[in-house]
Amino acid sequence: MHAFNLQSKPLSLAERLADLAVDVLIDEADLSPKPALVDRRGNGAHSDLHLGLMHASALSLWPAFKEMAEAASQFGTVGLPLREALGRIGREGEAAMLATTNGVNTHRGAIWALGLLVAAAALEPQANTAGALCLRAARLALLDDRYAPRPLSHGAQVALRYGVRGAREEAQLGFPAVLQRGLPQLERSRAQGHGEQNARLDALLAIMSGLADTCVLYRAGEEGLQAMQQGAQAVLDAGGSTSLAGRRRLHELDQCLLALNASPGGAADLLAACLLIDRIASGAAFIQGAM
Ligand SMILES: CC(C)(COP(=O)(O)OP(=O)(O)OC[C@H]1O[C@@H](n2cnc3c(N)ncnc32)[C@H](O)[C@@H]1O)[C@@H](O)C(=O)NCCC(=O)NCCS
Ligand SMILES: Nc1ncnc2c1ncn2[C@@H]1O[C@H](COP(=O)(O)OP(=O)(O)OP(=O)(O)O)[C@@H](O)[C@H]1O
Repeated sequence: MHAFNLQSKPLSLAERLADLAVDVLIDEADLSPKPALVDRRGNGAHSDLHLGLMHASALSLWPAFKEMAEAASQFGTVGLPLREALGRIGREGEAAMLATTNGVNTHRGAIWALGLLVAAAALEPQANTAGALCLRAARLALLDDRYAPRPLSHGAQVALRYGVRGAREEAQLGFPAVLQRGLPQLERSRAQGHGEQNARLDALLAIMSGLADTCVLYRAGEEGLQAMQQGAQAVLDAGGSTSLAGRRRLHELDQCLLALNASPGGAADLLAACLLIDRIASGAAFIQGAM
């Protein structure tokens, strides 16, 4: 199994969904200039990450995303058997990621969010509006996987200290940061003719402006979180990433988050989720001969 589909036969729905999930991870990584995140310019606030590693990590996840979509088609309904299959495949995906990156966490949050979304998309391929897709993903996330290990992860430590539940809760609530902030901003910026890269940057900023990002809380506490949320809102208020004033604010935000070592990794994962939902809802999983 590999990430490159060079065969001429039509792709299955699961393969097409896996392609889309890997595509959005690569698009998220390449998008520049993202504040304090890995991008085409450099490694942001991460001493252990770089763009090539993010690409390799994204490609290593293709088999896991395909398997998650296949499991959804096979089980056919939201329930504990599917939830626990997804948990097992997600852990295998994480092992493949860590083997590829030599133990560096590049995409843990993304496996969770995108995994739920590809499974939700495969469950009812004909009913994938953004809202329906997120609701189905939330119903999966609300089920408790009895076999999930409970490590004292960075997210778990932040939950104990600040009372926020990060990636898990965001999915269980049906991705409000995407549905209420990221996606509407993406659509608004596109409609205003801002160009696709600027629209994606604006969507990231909209997500950052309200998210309790556990990566930021772990690294820089409440001061860092406030700097991220207020700084992102300031860019949007100044006209977003298309305007000169907005670009100046974006540069200030980058410098400020770098000084605080505060990288908004959770927001980056949710931008990838936003791009995936946008593509699935627009029917991209069903073109190019998918069956
Ligand atoms: C659910 C997860 C992300 C729990 O993570 P936890 O809260 O313990 O924190 P951890 O520090 O390990 O990872 C958090 C990740 O979430 C992202 N994140 C941070 N804050 C947020 C937020 N507010 N919203 C969304 N994502 C966020 C970060 O990028 C980070 O990579 C995951 O690690 C997990 O336990 N997965 C279970 C495996 C499984 O069932 N997989 C099924 C796949 S469908
Ligand atoms: N372009 C990106 N640049 C940096 N991080 C990203 C990017 N895209 C997504 N992320 C997410 O950010 C997370 C990395 O954040 P962070 O380094 O804080 O994680 P960690 O391994 O929990 O912490 P630490 O590196 O402090 O030990 C990854 O899990 C990944 O999901």
